Amino acid sequence: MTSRKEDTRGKEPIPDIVVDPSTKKKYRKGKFLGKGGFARCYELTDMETNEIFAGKIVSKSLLTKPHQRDKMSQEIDIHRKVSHRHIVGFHGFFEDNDNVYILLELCRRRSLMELHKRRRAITEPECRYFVRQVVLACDYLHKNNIIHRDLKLGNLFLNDDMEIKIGDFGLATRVSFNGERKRTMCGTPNYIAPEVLAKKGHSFEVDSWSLGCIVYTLLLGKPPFETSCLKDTYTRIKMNEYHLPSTRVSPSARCLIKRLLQATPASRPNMTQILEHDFLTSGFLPAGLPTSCLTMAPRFDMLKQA
Ligand SMILES: CC[C@@H]1C(=O)N(C)c2cnc(-c3ccc[nH]3)nc2N1C1CCCC1
Repeated sequence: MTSRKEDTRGKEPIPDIVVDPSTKKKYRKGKFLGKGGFARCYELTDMETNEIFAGKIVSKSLLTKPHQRDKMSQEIDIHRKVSHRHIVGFHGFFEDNDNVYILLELCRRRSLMELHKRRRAITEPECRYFVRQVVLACDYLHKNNIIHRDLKLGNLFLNDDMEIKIGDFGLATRVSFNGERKRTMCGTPNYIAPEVLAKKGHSFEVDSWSLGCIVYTLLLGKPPFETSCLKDTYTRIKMNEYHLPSTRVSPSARCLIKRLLQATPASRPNMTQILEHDFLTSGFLPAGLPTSCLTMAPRFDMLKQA
């Protein structure tokens, strides 16, 4: 495991022991986990219970403008109120003079991004296994009137049991009334939907679009609209230009990708419909995956078959 070096230039160093002023709980700062947006992320160990969390730590000196503070509070407000097996656990938040601290579920196998970088295209049973868990969590979010809006491999975390945990509610939003179309989004999602680029108002369907990009990337080994420059990528998204080879991808996977990447939002299946789609219902669904999948394709005849 490459040890990550933290870049502390221009920011107050984070103390080795942080205290939650309201609960007086003490947390020992551990391994640097990496950077996520404004945040410097570390393991934080509760010194009473020895439970280890993934600490998202944001220096207040970076939260100068009101809308940056509002974004941070909205992320916290949404994430703290959700609870689902396949959503990252939210274990609290507090602030001191220098930083805001968010305590999140530690996902020791990092995310599908690291798996993708190591494996490139994965097998259909593995894709079925991961995608089903993402859809179950997304169905829960949508039923609670929350749109995630930034579903991407790097936000699909993995715990030691190779279970998916959706994280990073930094772009998430609440739908206040039925039929509400969101007009704005502060920040750029990775798998951005055409209606967001066209500023035509968007809603839950953007998560179906992102899921289509995720299924495509997992099975084909690269994103559907990727080019060497962002402008060209956006043009291809607006033109709905992507290549879907007839080999290498099963008919049910092709069908699901084509339906999720429909230009018209209303033509995309919602999360409940995706759960009933052929790709997820017919085809071998592993009961679990070994951690060896992080580095090499599994041989399913060796795994206990459901
Ligand atoms: C804390 C931020 C983010 C995150 O949201 N979670 C849930 C997470 C969990 N475990 C981990 C983790 C455990 C072991 C390595 N990383 N990382 C998480 N991250 C990473 C940290 C750096 C970029 C995103």
